[in-house]
Amino acid sequence: MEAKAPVPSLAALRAEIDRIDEAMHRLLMERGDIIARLIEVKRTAETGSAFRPAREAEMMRRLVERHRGILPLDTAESILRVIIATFTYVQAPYRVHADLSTGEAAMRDSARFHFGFTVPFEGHLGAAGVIRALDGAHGDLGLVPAAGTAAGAWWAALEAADAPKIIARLPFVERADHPAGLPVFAIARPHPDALVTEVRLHSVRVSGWSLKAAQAAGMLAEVVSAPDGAFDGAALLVSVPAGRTIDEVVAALIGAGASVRSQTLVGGHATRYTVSAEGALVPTGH
Ligand SMILES: O=C(O)C(=O)C[C@]1(C(=O)O)C=C[C@@H](O)C=C1
Repeated sequence: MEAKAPVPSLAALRAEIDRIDEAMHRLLMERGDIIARLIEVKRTAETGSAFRPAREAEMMRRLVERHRGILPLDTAESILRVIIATFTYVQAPYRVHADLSTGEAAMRDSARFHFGFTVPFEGHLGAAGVIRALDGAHGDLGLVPAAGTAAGAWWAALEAADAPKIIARLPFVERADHPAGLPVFAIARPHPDALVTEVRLHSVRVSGWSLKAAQAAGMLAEVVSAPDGAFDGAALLVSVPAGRTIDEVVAALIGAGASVRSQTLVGGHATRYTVSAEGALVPTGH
Protein backbone atom coordinates (compact mmCIF):
# COMPACT_ATOMS: atom_id res chain seq x y z
CA MET A 1 0.00 0.00 0.00
CA GLU A 2 1.25 3.44 -0.85
CA ALA A 3 2.09 5.68 2.14
CA LYS A 4 -0.12 8.70 2.52
CA ALA A 5 1.47 11.95 1.30
CA PRO A 6 2.02 14.29 4.27
CA VAL A 7 0.78 17.37 2.41
CA PRO A 8 -2.96 16.69 2.57
CA SER A 9 -2.82 15.95 6.29
CA LEU A 10 -0.86 19.17 6.94
CA ALA A 11 -3.49 21.03 4.96
CA ALA A 12 -6.20 19.31 6.95
CA LEU A 13 -4.56 20.27 10.22
CA ARG A 14 -4.22 23.84 9.01
CA ALA A 15 -7.88 23.84 8.10
CA GLU A 16 -8.58 22.79 11.69
CA ILE A 17 -6.37 25.62 12.96
CA ASP A 18 -8.19 28.11 10.72
CA ARG A 19 -11.52 26.84 12.00
CA ILE A 20 -10.38 27.26 15.60
CA ASP A 21 -8.86 30.72 15.01
CA GLU A 22 -12.05 31.88 13.36
CA ALA A 23 -14.18 30.42 16.13
CA MET A 24 -12.00 32.14 18.76
CA HIS A 25 -12.29 35.46 16.93
CA ARG A 26 -16.07 35.08 16.55
CA LEU A 27 -16.35 34.21 20.26
CA LEU A 28 -14.34 37.33 21.14
CA MET A 29 -16.66 39.48 19.05
CA GLU A 30 -19.65 37.76 20.68
CA ARG A 31 -18.07 38.52 24.08
CA GLY A 32 -17.99 42.17 22.96
CA ASP A 33 -21.73 42.06 22.25
CA ILE A 34 -22.34 40.72 25.77
CA ILE A 35 -20.12 43.45 27.25
CA ALA A 36 -22.17 46.06 25.39
CA ARG A 37 -25.27 44.73 27.19
CA LEU A 38 -23.38 44.49 30.49
CA ILE A 39 -22.51 48.22 30.25
CA GLU A 40 -26.22 49.01 30.40
CA VAL A 41 -26.71 46.74 33.40
CA LYS A 42 -23.70 48.12 35.31
CA ARG A 43 -24.21 51.72 34.15
CA THR A 44 -20.45 52.02 34.23
CA ALA A 45 -20.50 55.41 32.54
CA GLU A 46 -22.22 56.92 35.58
CA THR A 47 -20.30 55.20 38.34
CA GLY A 48 -16.64 55.19 37.27
CA SER A 49 -14.29 52.24 37.12
CA ALA A 50 -15.61 49.02 35.57
CA PHE A 51 -12.86 47.01 37.30
CA ARG A 52 -14.30 44.23 39.51
CA PRO A 53 -11.20 42.55 41.00
CA ALA A 54 -13.03 39.84 42.99
CA ARG A 55 -14.73 38.62 39.83
CA GLU A 56 -11.41 38.71 37.94
CA ALA A 57 -9.56 36.82 40.68
CA GLU A 58 -12.20 34.10 40.52
CA MET A 59 -12.02 33.93 36.70
CA MET A 60 -8.22 33.57 36.82
CA ARG A 61 -8.43 30.81 39.43
CA ARG A 62 -10.88 28.88 37.26
CA LEU A 63 -8.57 29.28 34.24
CA VAL A 64 -5.69 27.74 36.22
CA GLU A 65 -7.84 24.85 37.43
CA ARG A 66 -9.12 24.12 33.93
CA HIS A 67 -5.79 24.41 32.14
CA ARG A 68 -4.10 21.40 30.55
CA GLY A 69 -2.12 20.55 27.40
CA ILE A 70 1.03 21.92 25.77
CA LEU A 71 0.13 25.63 25.75
CA PRO A 72 2.00 27.17 28.71
CA LEU A 73 -0.30 28.35 31.52
CA ASP A 74 1.50 31.74 31.39
CA THR A 75 0.26 32.22 27.83
CA ALA A 76 -3.32 31.21 28.60
CA GLU A 77 -3.31 33.55 31.59
CA SER A 78 -1.85 36.49 29.64
CA ILE A 79 -4.42 36.08 26.84
CA LEU A 80 -7.35 36.08 29.29
CA ARG A 81 -5.84 39.03 31.20
CA VAL A 82 -5.63 41.09 28.01
CA ILE A 83 -9.19 40.15 27.05
CA ILE A 84 -10.62 41.12 30.45
CA ALA A 85 -8.54 44.30 30.87
CA THR A 86 -9.38 45.49 27.38
CA PHE A 87 -13.09 44.81 27.84
CA THR A 88 -12.86 46.77 31.11
CA TYR A 89 -11.32 49.63 29.09
CA VAL A 90 -14.03 49.36 26.45
CA GLN A 91 -16.64 49.79 29.20
CA ALA A 92 -14.98 52.90 30.67
CA PRO A 93 -11.58 54.16 29.40
CA TYR A 94 -8.84 54.29 32.05
CA ARG A 95 -5.08 54.70 32.29
CA VAL A 96 -2.64 52.59 34.29
CA HIS A 97 -0.25 54.71 36.41
CA ALA A 98 2.73 52.70 37.61
CA ASP A 99 5.45 53.40 40.18
CA LEU A 100 8.75 52.69 38.41
CA SER A 101 10.96 53.55 41.39
CA THR A 102 11.91 49.94 42.20
CA GLY A 103 12.73 49.09 38.58
CA GLU A 104 11.07 49.97 35.33
CA ALA A 105 11.31 46.64 33.49
CA ALA A 106 9.53 44.46 36.06
CA MET A 107 6.77 47.01 36.64
CA ARG A 108 6.21 47.57 32.92
CA ASP A 109 6.06 43.78 32.37
CA SER A 110 3.47 43.48 35.11
CA ALA A 111 1.35 46.34 33.72
CA ARG A 112 1.46 45.00 30.16
CA PHE A 113 0.85 41.38 31.22
CA HIS A 114 -2.19 42.32 33.29
CA PHE A 115 -3.62 45.20 31.24
CA GLY A 116 -2.27 44.70 27.70
CA PHE A 117 -1.25 47.40 25.24
CA THR A 118 -4.58 49.06 24.45
CA VAL A 119 -4.89 50.48 27.95
CA PRO A 120 -2.58 53.55 28.16
CA PHE A 121 0.43 53.21 30.49
CA GLU A 122 1.98 56.10 32.39
CA GLY A 123 5.14 55.77 34.50
CA HIS A 124 5.78 57.74 37.71
CA LEU A 125 8.82 57.91 39.99
CA GLY A 126 7.30 57.00 43.31
CA ALA A 127 4.01 55.81 44.76
CA ALA A 128 3.05 59.36 45.79
CA GLY A 129 2.99 60.43 42.14
CA VAL A 130 0.83 57.45 41.24
CA ILE A 131 -1.68 58.26 44.00
CA ARG A 132 -1.71 61.96 42.99
CA ALA A 133 -2.46 60.95 39.40
CA LEU A 134 -5.51 59.00 40.62
CA ASP A 135 -6.88 62.14 42.28
CA GLY A 136 -7.75 63.81 39.04
CA ALA A 137 -9.00 60.80 37.11
CA HIS A 138 -12.07 58.90 38.14
CA GLY A 139 -11.57 55.40 36.76
CA ASP A 140 -7.76 55.27 36.54
CA LEU A 141 -5.72 52.53 38.16
CA GLY A 142 -2.41 52.78 40.05
CA LEU A 143 0.21 50.02 40.41
CA VAL A 144 2.67 50.10 43.32
CA PRO A 145 5.13 47.35 44.39
CA ALA A 146 3.49 45.36 47.21
CA ALA A 147 6.76 44.82 49.06
CA GLY A 148 7.13 48.52 49.89
CA THR A 149 9.28 51.22 48.36
CA ALA A 150 12.18 53.38 49.47
CA ALA A 151 9.75 56.32 49.47
CA GLY A 152 8.27 55.12 52.77
CA ALA A 153 4.68 54.84 53.91
CA TRP A 154 2.88 55.68 50.65
CA TRP A 155 -0.26 53.91 51.94
CA ALA A 156 -0.83 56.73 54.44
CA ALA A 157 -2.10 58.76 51.46
CA LEU A 158 -4.99 56.26 51.17
CA GLU A 159 -6.30 56.87 54.72
CA ALA A 160 -8.82 59.66 53.99
CA ALA A 161 -12.37 58.38 53.39
CA ASP A 162 -12.45 59.88 49.89
CA ALA A 163 -8.89 58.76 48.96
CA PRO A 164 -8.30 55.88 46.53
CA LYS A 165 -7.97 52.41 48.06
CA ILE A 166 -6.02 49.20 47.35
CA ILE A 167 -8.44 47.01 45.38
CA ALA A 168 -6.32 44.09 44.16
CA ARG A 169 -3.01 42.32 44.48
CA LEU A 170 -1.40 41.05 41.27
CA PRO A 171 -0.67 38.53 39.95
CA PHE A 172 -4.02 37.01 40.96
CA VAL A 173 -2.51 33.51 40.84
CA GLU A 174 1.11 33.35 42.01
CA ARG A 175 3.84 30.88 41.10
CA ALA A 176 7.59 30.71 41.40
CA ASP A 177 8.35 31.41 37.73
CA HIS A 178 5.50 33.77 36.85
CA PRO A 179 6.61 35.87 33.83
CA ALA A 180 5.16 39.02 35.43
CA GLY A 181 5.65 37.97 39.01
CA LEU A 182 6.44 41.34 40.63
CA PRO A 183 3.87 41.52 43.46
CA VAL A 184 1.94 44.77 42.98
CA PHE A 185 -1.05 46.43 44.58
CA ALA A 186 -3.66 47.93 42.27
CA ILE A 187 -5.10 51.17 43.63
CA ALA A 188 -8.26 52.94 42.49
CA ARG A 189 -11.29 54.85 43.66
CA PRO A 190 -13.38 51.74 44.07
CA HIS A 191 -16.93 51.38 42.94
CA PRO A 192 -18.81 50.09 46.02
CA ASP A 193 -19.27 46.74 44.25
CA ALA A 194 -15.51 46.52 43.67
CA LEU A 195 -14.44 46.40 47.32
CA VAL A 196 -12.92 43.04 48.18
CA THR A 197 -12.64 42.10 51.83
CA GLU A 198 -11.11 38.63 51.92
CA VAL A 199 -7.73 40.15 52.82
CA ARG A 200 -8.08 43.57 54.51
CA LEU A 201 -5.31 46.15 54.37
CA HIS A 202 -4.83 48.53 57.28
CA SER A 203 -2.53 51.49 57.67
CA VAL A 204 -1.25 51.29 61.26
CA ARG A 205 0.96 53.83 63.06
CA VAL A 206 2.94 52.62 66.06
CA SER A 207 5.62 53.78 68.43
CA GLY A 208 7.91 51.36 70.23
CA TRP A 209 8.46 49.47 66.96
CA SER A 210 10.91 46.63 67.54
CA LEU A 211 11.99 43.25 66.22
CA LYS A 212 9.75 41.63 68.84
CA ALA A 213 6.73 43.67 67.69
CA ALA A 214 7.49 42.88 64.03
CA GLN A 215 7.69 39.17 64.82
CA ALA A 216 4.47 39.22 66.87
CA ALA A 217 2.50 40.96 64.10
CA GLY A 218 4.19 38.83 61.43
CA MET A 219 2.76 35.66 63.02
CA LEU A 220 -0.77 36.87 62.22
CA ALA A 221 -0.48 39.08 59.14
CA GLU A 222 1.87 40.23 56.40
CA VAL A 223 3.43 43.54 57.41
CA VAL A 224 5.32 46.14 55.35
CA SER A 225 6.96 48.80 57.53
CA ALA A 226 8.47 52.23 57.03
CA PRO A 227 10.04 54.62 59.57
CA ASP A 228 7.56 57.20 60.86
CA GLY A 229 8.42 60.30 62.85
CA ALA A 230 10.33 59.78 66.08
CA PHE A 231 13.15 57.25 66.48
CA ASP A 232 11.05 54.14 67.21
CA GLY A 233 7.93 55.17 65.28
CA ALA A 234 6.78 53.09 62.32
CA ALA A 235 4.06 53.21 59.71
CA LEU A 236 2.80 49.73 58.83
CA LEU A 237 0.77 48.32 56.00
CA VAL A 238 -0.85 45.24 57.52
CA SER A 239 -2.53 42.61 55.29
CA VAL A 240 -4.99 40.77 57.53
CA PRO A 241 -6.02 37.43 55.99
CA ALA A 242 -9.55 36.00 56.08
CA GLY A 243 -10.24 34.46 59.49
CA ARG A 244 -8.10 37.02 61.36
CA THR A 245 -8.93 40.54 62.52
CA ILE A 246 -6.93 43.75 62.83
CA ASP A 247 -7.85 43.76 66.56
CA GLU A 248 -5.85 40.54 66.99
CA VAL A 249 -2.86 42.13 65.24
CA VAL A 250 -3.16 45.28 67.36
CA ALA A 251 -3.32 43.13 70.52
CA ALA A 252 -0.20 41.25 69.42
CA LEU A 253 1.64 44.55 68.79
CA ILE A 254 0.66 45.87 72.23
CA GLY A 255 1.62 42.55 73.83
CA ALA A 256 5.06 42.96 72.26
CA GLY A 257 5.51 46.41 73.80
CA ALA A 258 4.44 48.72 70.93
CA SER A 259 1.80 51.45 71.24
CA VAL A 260 -0.69 51.67 68.42
CA ARG A 261 -1.44 55.31 67.61
CA SER A 262 -3.95 54.78 64.79
CA GLN A 263 -5.29 52.19 62.40
CA THR A 264 -7.28 52.84 59.22
CA LEU A 265 -8.66 50.49 56.58
CA VAL A 266 -7.00 51.35 53.25
CA GLY A 267 -8.28 48.57 51.03
CA GLY A 268 -8.64 44.87 50.45
CA HIS A 269 -8.03 42.13 47.96
CA ALA A 270 -8.91 38.52 47.16
CA THR A 271 -7.27 35.64 49.02
CA ARG A 272 -3.88 34.90 47.46
CA TYR A 273 -3.47 31.62 45.58
CA THR A 274 -0.31 29.88 44.40
CA VAL A 275 0.19 27.23 41.72
CA SER A 276 2.27 24.48 43.33
CA ALA A 277 5.10 22.66 41.52
CA GLU A 278 2.56 19.86 40.82
CA GLY A 279 0.18 22.35 39.19
CA ALA A 280 -2.36 22.41 42.07
CA LEU A 281 -4.00 25.67 43.17
CA VAL A 282 -3.42 26.29 46.89
CA PRO A 283 -3.93 29.34 49.13
CA THR A 284 -0.56 31.14 49.39
CA GLY A 285 1.40 30.17 52.49
CA HIS A 286 -0.38 26.80 52.97
O1 LIG B 1 -18.20 41.09 35.09
C1 LIG B 1 -18.09 42.31 34.95
O2 LIG B 1 -18.54 43.11 35.81
C2 LIG B 1 -17.41 42.88 33.78
O3 LIG B 1 -17.32 44.09 33.68
C3 LIG B 1 -16.81 41.98 32.76
C4 LIG B 1 -15.32 41.79 32.95
C5 LIG B 1 -14.87 40.81 31.81
O4 LIG B 1 -14.47 41.28 30.76
O5 LIG B 1 -15.05 39.60 32.03
C6 LIG B 1 -14.60 43.08 32.82
C7 LIG B 1 -14.23 43.82 33.91
C8 LIG B 1 -14.39 43.36 35.29
O6 LIG B 1 -13.29 43.66 36.07
C9 LIG B 1 -14.72 41.92 35.37
C10 LIG B 1 -15.06 41.19 34.28
